[in-house]
Amino acid sequence: MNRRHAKKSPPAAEVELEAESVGARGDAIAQGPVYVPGLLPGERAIVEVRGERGRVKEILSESPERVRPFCPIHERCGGCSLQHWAADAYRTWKRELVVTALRREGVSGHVAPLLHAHGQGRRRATLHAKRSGSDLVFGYTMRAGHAIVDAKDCPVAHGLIRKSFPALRNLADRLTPDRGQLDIAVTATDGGLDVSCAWPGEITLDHRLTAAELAAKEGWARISLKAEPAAERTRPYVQFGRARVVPPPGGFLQATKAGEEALAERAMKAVRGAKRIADLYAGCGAFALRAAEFAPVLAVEGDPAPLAALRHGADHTQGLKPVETRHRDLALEPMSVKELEPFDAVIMDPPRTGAKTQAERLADSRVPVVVSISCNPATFARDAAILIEGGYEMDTVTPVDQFAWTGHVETIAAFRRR
Ligand SMILES: C[S@@+](CC[C@H](N)C(=O)[O-])C[C@H]1O[C@@H](n2cnc3c(N)ncnc32)[C@H](O)[C@@H]1O
Repeated sequence: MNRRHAKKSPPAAEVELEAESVGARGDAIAQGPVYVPGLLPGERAIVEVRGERGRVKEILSESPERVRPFCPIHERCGGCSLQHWAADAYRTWKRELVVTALRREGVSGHVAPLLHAHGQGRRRATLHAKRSGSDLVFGYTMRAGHAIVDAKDCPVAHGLIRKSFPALRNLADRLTPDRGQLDIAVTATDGGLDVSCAWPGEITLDHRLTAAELAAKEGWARISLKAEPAAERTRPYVQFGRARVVPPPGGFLQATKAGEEALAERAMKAVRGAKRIADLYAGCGAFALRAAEFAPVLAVEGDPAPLAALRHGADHTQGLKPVETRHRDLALEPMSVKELEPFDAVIMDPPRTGAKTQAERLADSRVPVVVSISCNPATFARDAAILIEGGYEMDTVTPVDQFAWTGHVETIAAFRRR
């Protein structure tokens, strides 16, 4: 690292402090503010403080809401941040994230209780591996840092992923280069495990043979190296209603199947009866293909790979209404008021940054129903305020917990023209 540009970390001080609340990322907040992972509201602790970050040295008074985390690496792993909090208190806090975000934008409305949607566990995980001398470190990224925490299991993951941990470590051991990191994205699809590996450097014949050999031995559906399938034993499909879709290697899916079904059920209920539906930020079609069971759908998506998967799914499912797919960057070029005219329902499920410009076009449109789905309460609330300002009324907002024991929450609500 260039010394002149090396950032000096602020000096550490050991202080006694009391946690007042838990912030949106799951860290406790004490006066300062100081963000302290692992503390709960009301707890006093000796904390090593550097700038705004704190590290618990000793808890002096424990909250009655403190419970024993069920994962042995919970304190270090960046995956879950709140396994140490009793379920009821955790659920109240998580719902409150959505309530607070709406309040900040001046949006009032009914927020339903948090919907538990962990189901069979998280179906997507990204594991990392690095060499440290002759040892291999294999696991998840550490909380507040880039280092890897060695993991032997992940109790919040889908059973297919958990069962494959030893084999994935073996794969990592055989593919991880001497320098640089290997990333393995695993997805528990309805057709079996889909494994996708990426690392800096060339793919050799040896890499391909290793990948194919392990996939065959373990019965994985597919294994890809740098997004190119190296072996496909069975189709790693996901079922969206009647349609079967094979997502691209490492492609986006809602975190749990139960979460996707909860969102889809609410979205379909809101748009049922529509004569033409647009699904914006459609991914590989979790909502578009379900909606196409009763109405023609336009699916718009900025990434060509999931859009091709959606297209293939639509083309190979009998009895669907027509599905049009459109590749488009909706941040640069949102659907205009004129383009929105033929639709009487729009579903939008943007990334964390939200859909500000698209919401502005919808606010000027005459589309009767908009379903907004988001993984970020702040941008959900901002976009909700835009729609309401444009004359929509917001139905019940449902927070859906598919990232249990983390600070992430999915939110869905329908908006109807007054
Ligand atoms: C939260 S995912 C939702 C995908 C899908 N609705 C689902 O439930 O599986 C957001 C999707 O928006 C797409 N996306 C992100 N930025 C975009 C943009 N500027 N224009 C169009 N699509 C975008 C991503 O590729 C991703 O597929």
